[in-house]
Amino acid sequence: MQKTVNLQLKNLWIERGERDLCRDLSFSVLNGELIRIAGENGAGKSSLIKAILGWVHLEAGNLEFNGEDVTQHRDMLLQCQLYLGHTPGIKSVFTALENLRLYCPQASEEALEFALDQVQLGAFVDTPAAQLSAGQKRRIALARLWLTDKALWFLDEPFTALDVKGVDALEQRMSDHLSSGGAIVITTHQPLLSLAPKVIELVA
Ligand SMILES: Nc1ncnc2c1ncn2[C@@H]1O[C@H](COP(=O)(O)OP(=O)(O)OP(=O)(O)O)[C@@H](O)[C@H]1O
Repeated sequence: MQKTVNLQLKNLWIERGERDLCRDLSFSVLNGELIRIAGENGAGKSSLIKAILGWVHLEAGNLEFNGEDVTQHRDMLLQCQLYLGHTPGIKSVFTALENLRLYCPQASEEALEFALDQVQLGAFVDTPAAQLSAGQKRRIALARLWLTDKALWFLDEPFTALDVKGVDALEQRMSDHLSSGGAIVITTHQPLLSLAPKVIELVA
């Protein structure tokens, strides 16, 4: 598994719906760094992450990951990253454990249960997701963060619908990941001051 993270973004221009979301945006993401993408609703935070990952068109700019042009070698970036999107992507008919197994098929039963325990879902392992709250479904998605060995995380509004305990658990997991040399790009309205983020502010 590739552990080096050196993502260089230079002069990015993203346009959506005939509106510039950013022009000449440049920043880097290195091992141990937390990048918080901030801005009002509609400013383009989710679009920026999707453009980095190749799911939204980039009008102009350069993207390099570990010295390789991402537009030519996107596989290397995709293999090293974990993306958690806006919606938890949970299937209602499956239990919490079955949902997590879908995303982490290699993980042992014990590891899956440990991860669900970390997000306070230990008592809901066998509960169908249809019977869980929005915050609990979000926690199933977040449990992947306790199972992954990917170095670079892209987290789009991961705190949505979480209570205080959920926020604390996620912040601790993020802190551990950064301490062990991982890197995180996150969109959130939480300031995350204790994690000392580099802030990229998009203007709506
Ligand atoms: N699938 C799409 N097709 C066209 N335009 C889109 C699409 N999704 C979003 N947009 C537009 O792109 C702009 C940025 O949206 P985006 O979701 O990136 O913003 P955001 O900052 O993440 O917002 P929020 O804080 O509400 O999640 C908005 O003007 C939005 O209308």
